[in-house]
Amino acid sequence: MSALARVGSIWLVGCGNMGGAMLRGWLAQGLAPDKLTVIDPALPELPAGVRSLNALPDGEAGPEVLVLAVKPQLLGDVVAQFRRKSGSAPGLLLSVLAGVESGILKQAFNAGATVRAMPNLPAQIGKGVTVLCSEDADMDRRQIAEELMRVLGTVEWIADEALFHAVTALSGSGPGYVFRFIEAMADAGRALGLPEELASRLAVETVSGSALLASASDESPAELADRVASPGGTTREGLNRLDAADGIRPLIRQTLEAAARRSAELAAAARQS
Ligand SMILES: NC(=O)C1=CN([C@@H]2O[C@H](COP(=O)(O)OP(=O)(O)OC[C@H]3O[C@@H](n4cnc5c(N)ncnc54)[C@H](O)[C@@H]3O)[C@@H](O)[C@H]2O)C=CC1
Ligand SMILES: O=C(O)[C@@H]1CCC=N1
Repeated sequence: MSALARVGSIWLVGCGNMGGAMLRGWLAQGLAPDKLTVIDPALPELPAGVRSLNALPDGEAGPEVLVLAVKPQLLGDVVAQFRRKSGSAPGLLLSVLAGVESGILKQAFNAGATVRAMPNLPAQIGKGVTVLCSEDADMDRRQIAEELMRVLGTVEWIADEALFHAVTALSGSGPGYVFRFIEAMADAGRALGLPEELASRLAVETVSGSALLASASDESPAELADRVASPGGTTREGLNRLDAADGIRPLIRQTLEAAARRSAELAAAARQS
């Protein structure tokens, strides 16, 4: 029996983009809906059997697993509610909040164990990647956290929580950059005369196929790029522009640095609140 199957109650606090993806993934994997309570003031439409609340329940014992998926700036509201209303600490706290460190979460919820997770949006189709980190979870709770996130795609554990800023900047925020890249490719194709919808389809399929190939191939992305670029051909000309001193590498580096900086700012704000 999986560790997750033994869990009796899971509360999901915040059911938007990421919380909603997690909920759908758990149910698709066969998690019993009657184990799940969703707490979200927006009262999103939920699959049958899942308990829906617009606030944490009054005087009810805390769940075995509490999953936090609200915006980091709302953590204070959730903590205040939890302290006011809930009878006991959760056995496991799993948080996907960007920037909020486990020390803060531990202090706030006094959970049996705390696991930080950084998933990403392709989780909505089971193709995400989630990074997990915990200082205090035993094997059983690590297993529960891993099973909860594995339905969303692949899972990686890291030992050093300080790396979460970099992880958030790369894989957490990364889909946003890739979507922007797709948009820019389509815009550039349109500027060269392609019809709008054709340019969009070509851009999406090119990025999707290339990512699948990079994932399936033994060759590095650099080697694969060389396979596309015939000597004296069109791709080399394009790559020369991307590889210029003011090309894609410094831009992407600055992009990740900006996101990592923001993650550190969110962490500092959570420490002060
Ligand atoms: N969207 C993404 O790609 C990723 C998001 N995250 C993290 O996931 C968390 C949620 O982000 P999204 O799902 O994008 O945000 P979202 O805005 O789509 O969802 C947040 C949900 O929280 C609900 N909410 C607001 N106040 C609440 C309260 N007091 N109690 C319970 N629920 C409340 C809102 O109604 C909303 O449905 C953030 O902390 C973010 O850092 C992490 C990785 C990727
Ligand atoms: O933009 C954000 O803050 C969240 C964390 C990573 C992706 N979305």
